[in-house]
Amino acid sequence: MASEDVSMTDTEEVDDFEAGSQSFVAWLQQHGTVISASIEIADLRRHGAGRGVLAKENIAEDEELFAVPRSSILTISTSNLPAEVKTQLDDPWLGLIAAMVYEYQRGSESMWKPYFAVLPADFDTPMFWSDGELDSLRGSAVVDKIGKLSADTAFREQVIPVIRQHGTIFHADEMSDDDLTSLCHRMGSTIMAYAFDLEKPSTTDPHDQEDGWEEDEEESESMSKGMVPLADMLNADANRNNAKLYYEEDKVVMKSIRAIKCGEEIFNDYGPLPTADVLRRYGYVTNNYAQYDVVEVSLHLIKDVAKEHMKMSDEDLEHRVRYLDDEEVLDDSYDISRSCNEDTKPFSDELCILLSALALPAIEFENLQRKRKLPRPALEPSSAELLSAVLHKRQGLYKGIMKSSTRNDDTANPRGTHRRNMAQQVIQGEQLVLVEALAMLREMPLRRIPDMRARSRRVEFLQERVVRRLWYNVA
Ligand SMILES: C[S@@+](CC[C@H](N)C(=O)[O-])C[C@H]1O[C@@H](n2cnc3c(N)ncnc32)[C@H](O)[C@@H]1O
Repeated sequence: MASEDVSMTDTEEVDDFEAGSQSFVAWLQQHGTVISASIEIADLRRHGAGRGVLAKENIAEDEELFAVPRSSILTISTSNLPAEVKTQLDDPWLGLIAAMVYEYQRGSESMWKPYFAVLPADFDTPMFWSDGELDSLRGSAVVDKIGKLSADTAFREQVIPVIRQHGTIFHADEMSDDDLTSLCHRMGSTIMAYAFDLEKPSTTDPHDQEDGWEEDEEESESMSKGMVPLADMLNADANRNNAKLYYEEDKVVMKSIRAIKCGEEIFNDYGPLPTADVLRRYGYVTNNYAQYDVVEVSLHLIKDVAKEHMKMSDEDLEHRVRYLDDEEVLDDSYDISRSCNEDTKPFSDELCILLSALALPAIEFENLQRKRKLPRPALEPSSAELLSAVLHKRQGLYKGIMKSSTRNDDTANPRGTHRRNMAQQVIQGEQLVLVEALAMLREMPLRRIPDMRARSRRVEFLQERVVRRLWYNVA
């Protein structure tokens, strides 16, 4: 992980890594990128962060750090892919993958060659983990979001046929389908960790912009994507971001959004992502993302627990769930968030409505339904108790993992150990979400009880006073 104040060691030899950075900077400048003298690309491998950008001197808020002409951004439009091929690729994600495969395969003929030289060839994202490594993430909903199979299918059905049809243009005649699939995965994972959504609102005034979080993933799916050289050399660490990319007509400009001291790392903003999603998209974890951690609880699990806990018949359960579905308040899963996350409630309104609907006595549920009403989006003692049972059950899904991830069977494989450690951090973060949520639920009835307790303490006090008076009177 990158530290707050890191500087390059002068003694470090100019190795391939450094030479790659230098050629990259020379290439950027040749193609019109303007780089402030107050920043430098640094070698942060000893912090496990690859390349990063550091301040070489104190930087004021709102200072321009660099400006990249739009012509240097690698997109499907700027790539030299022939027009007839571009028209065959209308999905922004798959289109950029194909454009990158094309430019990469062109080698020195591609204007982006020095850029490819600093982009990663392998990844620590779970997409590339072995089954054993993935097992250490068991229990986290992230495992079902990796999407390797769906990516394989999209490459096989939508990208590789286009590459095959233009095999000579893509220099791919000699490549097997497996080789092409691997190359598509490499480019796809690079896009996932490096690309920017290019159709953001454009204003040059940082204060006019929203809070700077990236769009959510679904929204981002439909946006035009581009590889923005240099902007993508900035690392990120949750809310330590101190720079932001602004979109102008002919260029994109990275500016400081707060003062940055000499030696400090310049951080971009990857969004308020739970640790599990940082791992899935970027292949690293830091403690600072733990504040956004969530635990996903499936509707399926809630139904199972409700059936047992509320002693409901299948018919009654399905009847209530169907009603919520008809009223469009039903989800497939619900996120439980940290109490320290100021942007989200630990228990969403939709979750509270579902739990209340399941915990209501039959007669009350029927009354609501007759009036076409929904339960209040709040936890009552009965729904809180049901949620508590659900969360205990959810906790159980992690049980096996802690044992397997503490296995010490891969000391000879530092990469495997690193991946298992990252998995452990994800799992521990999610377990903390559950522990906090259960503690909150335990305190909930107590919040009602203080009134009762206060009342009973007052009753005791009054009784005592009466007794004392009686005593004094007697005395
Ligand atoms: C947009 S790139 C940033 C440049 C990258 N470090 C490089 O060397 O090319 C995103 C990748 O940088 C790494 N990264 C970003 N922020 C990091 C951090 N705080 N700690 C460790 N690695 C980080 C992860 O590998 C991530 O996939």
